[in-house]
Amino acid sequence: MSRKKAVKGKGGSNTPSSSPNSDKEKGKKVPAQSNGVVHPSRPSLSSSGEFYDIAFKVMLVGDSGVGKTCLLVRFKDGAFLAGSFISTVGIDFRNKVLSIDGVRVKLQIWDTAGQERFRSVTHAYYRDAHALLLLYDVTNKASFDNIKYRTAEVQQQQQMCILIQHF
Ligand SMILES: Nc1nc2c(ncn2[C@@H]2O[C@H](COP(=O)(O)OP(=O)(O)OP(=O)(O)O)[C@@H](O)[C@H]2O)c(=O)[nH]1
Repeated sequence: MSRKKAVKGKGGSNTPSSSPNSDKEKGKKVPAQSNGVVHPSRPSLSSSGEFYDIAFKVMLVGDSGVGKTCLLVRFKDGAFLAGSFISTVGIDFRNKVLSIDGVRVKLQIWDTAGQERFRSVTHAYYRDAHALLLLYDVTNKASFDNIKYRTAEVQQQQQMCILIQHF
């Protein structure tokens, strides 16, 4: 399986303003609350053809090589990307619709490049995210130490942060 990664996200715009709220721009009646959570009056249709009731933008954040892409692919497709490590360039995203207590929840999960040289690019996407998943590798102390710097960045945004230990 090819693990080619690209600056542009799959199947959608990759501008920082791209978010679940982008459906509003397509003329749909999708009222949004002040916190950016979308509550459509009727189900919306995701780019993958699945209907959803509510949408959230989630960011995967952490050092290069901590396993962000592998975690996302595992969650989305149930597969593990074994083999040679190809570092993410820029940013990419995948959508997944889950049914939780009868509500169809669309997660738009953004996979950010962990390399320092992409930090200014990826940081621009944090702004309208609902949650940030901060990953570190338990075998790499520096990746844990660096979390606090990344946390300092996101604390300014007042978003939900979840720390994930990757083995
Ligand atoms: N042992 C082990 N290796 C893993 C795990 N998850 C990922 N890896 C390996 O770690 C390497 C990096 O994984 P990626 O998911 O590409 O890392 P990343 O955080 O997306 O890295 P960047 O794209 O550079 O930000 C790959 O060689 C994976 O095979 C895990 O849970 N356990």
